Amino acid sequence: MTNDVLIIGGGIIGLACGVELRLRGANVTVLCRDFTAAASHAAAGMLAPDAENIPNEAMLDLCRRSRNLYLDWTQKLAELTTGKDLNNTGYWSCGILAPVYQQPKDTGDKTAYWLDQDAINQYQPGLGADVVGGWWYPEDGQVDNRALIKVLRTAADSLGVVFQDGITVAAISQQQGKVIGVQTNTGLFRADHYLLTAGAWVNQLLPLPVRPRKGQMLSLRVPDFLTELPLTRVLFGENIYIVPRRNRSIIIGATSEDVGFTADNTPGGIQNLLQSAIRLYPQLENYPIQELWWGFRPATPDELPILGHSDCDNLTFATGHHRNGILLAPITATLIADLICEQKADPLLANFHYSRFSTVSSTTTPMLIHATPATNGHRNPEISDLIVPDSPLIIAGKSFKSRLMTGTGKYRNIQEMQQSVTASGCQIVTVAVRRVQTNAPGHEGLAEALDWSKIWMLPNTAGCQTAEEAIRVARLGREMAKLLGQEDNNFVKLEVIPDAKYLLPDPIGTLQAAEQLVKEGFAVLPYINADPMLAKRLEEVGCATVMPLAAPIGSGQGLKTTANIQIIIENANIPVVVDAGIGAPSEAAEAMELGADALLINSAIALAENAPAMAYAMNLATVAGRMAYLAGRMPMKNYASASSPLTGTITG
Ligand SMILES: Cc1cc2nc3c(=O)[nH]c(=O)nc-3n(C[C@H](O)[C@H](O)[C@H](O)COP(=O)(O)OP(=O)(O)OC[C@H]3O[C@@H](n4cnc5c(N)ncnc54)[C@H](O)[C@@H]3O)c2cc1C
Ligand SMILES: CC(=O)[C@@H](O)[C@H](O)COP(=O)(O)O
Repeated sequence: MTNDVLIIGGGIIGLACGVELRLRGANVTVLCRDFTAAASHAAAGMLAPDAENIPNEAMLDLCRRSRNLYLDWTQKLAELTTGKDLNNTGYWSCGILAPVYQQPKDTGDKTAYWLDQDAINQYQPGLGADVVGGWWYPEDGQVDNRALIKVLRTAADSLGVVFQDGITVAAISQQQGKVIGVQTNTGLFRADHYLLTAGAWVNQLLPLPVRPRKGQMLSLRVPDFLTELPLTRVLFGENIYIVPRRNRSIIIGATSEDVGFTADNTPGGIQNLLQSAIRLYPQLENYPIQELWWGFRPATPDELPILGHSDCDNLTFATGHHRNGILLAPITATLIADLICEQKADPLLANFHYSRFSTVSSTTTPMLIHATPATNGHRNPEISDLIVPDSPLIIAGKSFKSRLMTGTGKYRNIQEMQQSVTASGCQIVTVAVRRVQTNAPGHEGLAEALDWSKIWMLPNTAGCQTAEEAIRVARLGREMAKLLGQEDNNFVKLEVIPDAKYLLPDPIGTLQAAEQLVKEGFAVLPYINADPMLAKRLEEVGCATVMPLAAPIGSGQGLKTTANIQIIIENANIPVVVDAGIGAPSEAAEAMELGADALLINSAIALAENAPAMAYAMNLATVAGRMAYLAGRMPMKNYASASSPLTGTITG
């Protein structure tokens, strides 16, 4: 069976999409590192678009559409699992009551009903004495998310979705704007299409701005002596919610903590929850505690999910659902299946495209337009017609228009460096982590000298002689990029260089360090000698690019490794960036004409008499070389062949 669609991540979003895609005829495999670690098990299961007071209109629309699908969706899942004794998802359109401690100014909300103190106490007896009234959201509800995810998994199994737990996707390999496979701890998986649903961990695979937001939770049990359920509606307070299940559990949540993937419940977290819950509904004080747990919400900076196309034709995103992933599961599955199976993009999806976060990348502009072609003073209006359309340079899922990368070292002063970076048109600048951290001469204030909201930082491990050192410095580099505002930057230019005379990289140390860094979620761009075998091995371990040298660093000797670079390009499924040794624009163009995907040039620019002018020349040369490559060079011949026609000539 071929994998039509491979889903990375088996939480509620991966499973819901898997089931829907299978129902539409696709063969689906779900790879999941740890089913039990999914936020989907940790949630409270509220379906609360109204009570959550969502300010963003598109998000509110998405959430309400999903809530409206819930009844039919859970019934459909129940039918798919009939006879399996698991078909109860605990869906309950119970409404949500939001008690408040202070009288609001305006009680005219159209989606909610205002209840004064008497009325709210009739709706729900036993509320705290200082509750002055509250809102009633009749259309909101809840689902037992743990039951739901079991039902979903059973439905997936019965439909023939292949669910593989314990498989970690380490890297997503790409070639020319397409995903060509995913590297896992058990080998390579391939499919026609890939769907990324890795929740709070997605940033370990691609530089998407999704961070874990920890939530601590606990549950109580309704004491046996109470024959009737004391609570039959969700109570939604300030920083607290109480979700009564029909099975006599009462879920209390949740903290919202920006502490990375720090595990465990804490006394402080649980104390806050209990205090607020008891204030809202005092008799909980005496209920037995059932369970404590925590989970990691996948949070984006604007708290909206990332849904839809990526820069790769065959990779779709469905992640970043933050506090509403349970609610949004059915609509996400529907819209993503429409997109993948029918190429139908619901207009709402435009609001959730990942490019809203992108400062550097663009998905629409062809790459070649970034430098203005020289026109000898004449503006030729047709020139744009001649530009061969090109796809952007994509590295580890991030898209760049410029194919020239530069460095920051060796400049006479910071101003020259700044002007050169601008003139080069580059969008990626590599920075030596060690030199910046130690404020080495010429590197003082360097980190602050560039606008990192426009330039993507490529921290490099220059100065590291061993794999261990390089791994350590790479981790520092990731922190450095974060400190400078690039939260989602997991790129590292890996340099392991034990020899100071030729600055030639150590192939074994580079491979070892690359393997480890890929496992740690880095997008690794290794600097290597132009060795085709090594390039292949690095690709196999999941590197994002390979960066073969043209000649030794800083030598300006030009392309000395042409034959090997040609082989590397021919065999690579990841971008090939020719790095080091380029001395003149003609050599930059030559490397691009060979089919290199990009170049890294530092010394030739920094040491030119007029560095910014040389940077501009390199910019044009990179574009010219790329355009020539796309245009297709004429074949070489052994003998002359006259340019003017041979027929019709006058014979003497
Ligand atoms: C405390 C808490 C309370 C919440 N309450 C609610 C609520 O009341 N209502 C609501 O709608 N939402 C709620 N949420 C939010 C909701 O739980 C999440 O938005 C939702 O579960 C996200 O689902 P997901 O499938 O994207 O991610 P997850 O459920 O986290 O699943 C991701 C899966 O991907 C796997 N994975 C990650 N990386 C890899 C990799 N490299 N290779 C293979 N597999 C990988 C993980 O092991 C995991 O199993 C709550 C969340 C928390 C933490
Ligand atoms: C800055 C950087 O990473 C350099 O080490 C890179 O290899 C470029 O080499 P050149 O300085 O020869 O262009």
